[in-house]
Amino acid sequence: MSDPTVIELRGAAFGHEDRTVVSDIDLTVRQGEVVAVLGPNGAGKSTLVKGLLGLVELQAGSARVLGSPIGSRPAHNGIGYVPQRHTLASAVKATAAEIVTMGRTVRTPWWAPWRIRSAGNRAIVREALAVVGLGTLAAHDVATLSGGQQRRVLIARALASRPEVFLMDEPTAGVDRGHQQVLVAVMRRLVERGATLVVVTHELDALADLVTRAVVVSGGRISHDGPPEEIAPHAVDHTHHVGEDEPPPSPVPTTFLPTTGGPR
Ligand SMILES: Nc1ncnc2c1ncn2[C@@H]1O[C@H](COP(=O)(O)OP(=O)(O)OP(=O)(O)O)[C@@H](O)[C@H]1O
Repeated sequence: MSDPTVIELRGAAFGHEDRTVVSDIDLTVRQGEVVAVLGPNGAGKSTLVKGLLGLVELQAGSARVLGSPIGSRPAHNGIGYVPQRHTLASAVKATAAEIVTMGRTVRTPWWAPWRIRSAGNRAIVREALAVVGLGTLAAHDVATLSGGQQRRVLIARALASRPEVFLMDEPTAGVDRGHQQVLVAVMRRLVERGATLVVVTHELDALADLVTRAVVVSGGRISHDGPPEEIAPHAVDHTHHVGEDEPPPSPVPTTFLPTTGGPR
């Protein structure tokens, strides 16, 4: 790649209808970086990632991915997206292999849709499922898989599209420690092959060896941007328990507390 800039946001604001969620975002991500996006619940991390996909409105500034405006076909086709929630996987009647095959849509000419089931694509789908440890579950209905398995199906779908950039929204959430290590190994291999990773996470520890840069989103702005070890411990702590636009939780009423020996 001659220009190593993969993502370029200048004064960008993203939001929904008349509500701006994140603003004044200046962010340049270069090829091969592994950027962790941290911040409390509701800070705007997912909105920022969806903004990069063109799924959320760009309300101010400029935003380019792989040299093209966000939402354009070259920008969109170069991104492998792992969404935060797996509603699609649980709502759709499809096998794991069928979901992963959807990742090949962007590599299939519109005038030859039948090619999505070519022998080459079937091999890519098999490989992607094997890489995330789901080779034996390819023919299983996704609705019958566990939450962590469905998450890995969505990661396999992103792998199958062979993108230059991965946007992963909490890829390790709900995934057991052993499979988290498998995913981290997969992510490391992707970076070695030249991919760029932007990963929203509340579990920086799981990705600590991989992350080259940490961006903290707080109050709808980027409040920190630098090497992960430079992120002040209080800033990372903050990401774990302080809600952004919610009141603090109320004390648990005593009626919710277990009684010792009495009626329940
Ligand atoms: N489709 C939508 N329409 C309107 N507001 C939305 C929509 N999606 C998210 N929001 C709001 O945008 C704000 C930021 O949400 P977002 O999901 O980006 O936060 P987050 O940092 O990813 O949180 P979490 O850590 O809980 O996943 C929240 O107040 C949320 O209610």
